[in-house]
Amino acid sequence: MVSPVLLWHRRDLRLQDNAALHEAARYSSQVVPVFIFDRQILERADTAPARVAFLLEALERLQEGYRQLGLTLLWQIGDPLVELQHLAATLGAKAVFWNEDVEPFARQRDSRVRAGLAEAGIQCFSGQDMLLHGPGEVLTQAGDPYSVFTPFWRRWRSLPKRDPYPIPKALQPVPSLQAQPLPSLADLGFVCTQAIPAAGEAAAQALLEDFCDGLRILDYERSRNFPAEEGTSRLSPHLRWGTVGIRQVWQATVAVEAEIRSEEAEASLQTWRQELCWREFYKHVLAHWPHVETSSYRKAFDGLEWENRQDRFQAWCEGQTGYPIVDAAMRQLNETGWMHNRCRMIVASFLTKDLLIDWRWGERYFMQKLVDGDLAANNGGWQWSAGVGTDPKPLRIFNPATQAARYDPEGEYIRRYVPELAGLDTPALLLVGDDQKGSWALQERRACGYPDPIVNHKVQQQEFKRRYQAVQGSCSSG
Ligand SMILES: Cc1cc2nc3c(=O)[nH]c(=O)nc-3n(C[C@H](O)[C@H](O)[C@H](O)COP(=O)(O)OP(=O)(O)OC[C@H]3O[C@@H](n4cnc5c(N)ncnc54)[C@H](O)[C@@H]3O)c2cc1C
Repeated sequence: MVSPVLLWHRRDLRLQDNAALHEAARYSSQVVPVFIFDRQILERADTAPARVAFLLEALERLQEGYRQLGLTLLWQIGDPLVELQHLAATLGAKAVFWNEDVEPFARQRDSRVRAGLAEAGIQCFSGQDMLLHGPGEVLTQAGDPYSVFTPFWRRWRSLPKRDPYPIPKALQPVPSLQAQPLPSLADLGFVCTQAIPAAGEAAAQALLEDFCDGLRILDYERSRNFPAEEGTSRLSPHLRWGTVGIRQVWQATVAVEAEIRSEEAEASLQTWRQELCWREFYKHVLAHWPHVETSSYRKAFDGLEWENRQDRFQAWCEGQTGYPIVDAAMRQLNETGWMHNRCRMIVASFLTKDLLIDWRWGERYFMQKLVDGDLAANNGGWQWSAGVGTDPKPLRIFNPATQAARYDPEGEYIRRYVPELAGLDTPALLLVGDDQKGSWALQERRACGYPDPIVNHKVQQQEFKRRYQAVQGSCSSG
């Protein structure tokens, strides 16, 4: 008689290219997939309604996918150990499979679950699925983890990449199981007002095809910097929730190689692969140096003196800073749960270096809003922007006006998200207005009911440098 095994889905909400599903099916032809809504995660202050809404839709799609294979995706709300123990006992399952995560919370939970299940005589099998190369696989010659991106990238790209896992064939259902309708967002205690993207494997496949097969990837080097264009893949929520497998994404880039006819196209492909590598790099940083979850990678910078003015933070969150490119970006985040990478860098630099607000405030706000919010990528992006992370050249200060002129030269993005300014000429959108030269622009914006800049960029950047160098000085003298 076949004994069923449990497949515990977490951030791998797909059938294709799923390592744990593949392994579970090798062990038993009766695989029972389950998702557990963990109260500890749902109740966190930085759990975004947008992410929960995306999760629910992805689960619905996954339930449909399993139904087509004749299987039932179960779900429970509660503590994973309790729920898994209970289910295993009810079904007579002797093994549980899952794909590993690198976040400190997940790692602790998983060791607790593993120990608890072992006590009950249930075997656990878990492995690497989320990344092309897991922590421990990309090391220096001396066997240490990399703390700088460029050498990590060189090593990472030289390693052979696995092919995607096929969907297992001939899985048998457990006849007694029936699918329950998933809970609603309200049942889970959330309301989402953001217009989030479609979830599920089919939506991810469509994006991947559009970006890779449609060859948009070959213009990425140029188009990725312009927030008014659809220049990037938009795969981030799918990579975050695992509605697409990373091996499949890599394979799509390999297929594109045959189409390369120019150096620009080659550079674009490599740049996009480098973004996939940044995703892995930050996961490795979090796995090797888990202190980054709450402090700066370079710990001395926890001593950086922030001003942390609540009124300025509020203006930043609401997109009311008087800097149109910053406000457009924050409103894109608030309205859609996603923000263009160039703009993430601009608003993060602005919060830390112009408003002198602790990067952790911004990091938390992003997590509360982002549909793709991911601890490692978000934390890495914020530490990079604040100049306290792994970056070897950390003191970069973005000038919002220069950034807007270079990357939104026609003001198209600003007009889209700051509609009260839509009728103004482009120079009135792009000039800073905090000096003599820009004062007319400021008057025009004021007439539209738009706020004056809440700080003066030149003054603030000097102040930031002073504070930053005070920490650097104390490091070198200490
Ligand atoms: C302050 C700040 C916070 C960020 N927070 C997050 C976050 O919470 N979640 C998140 O997925 N990304 C985050 N990023 C990285 C990046 O902005 C997004 O991954 C990207 O904008 C997603 O859009 P896309 O899928 O179209 O990306 P593409 O340009 O098409 O890139 C492809 C994929 O590569 C990965 N990627 C790209 N850039 C980065 C990067 N710099 N770091 C890590 N991974 C990257 C993403 O998975 C992305 O989907 C952050 C960046 C900054 C500066």
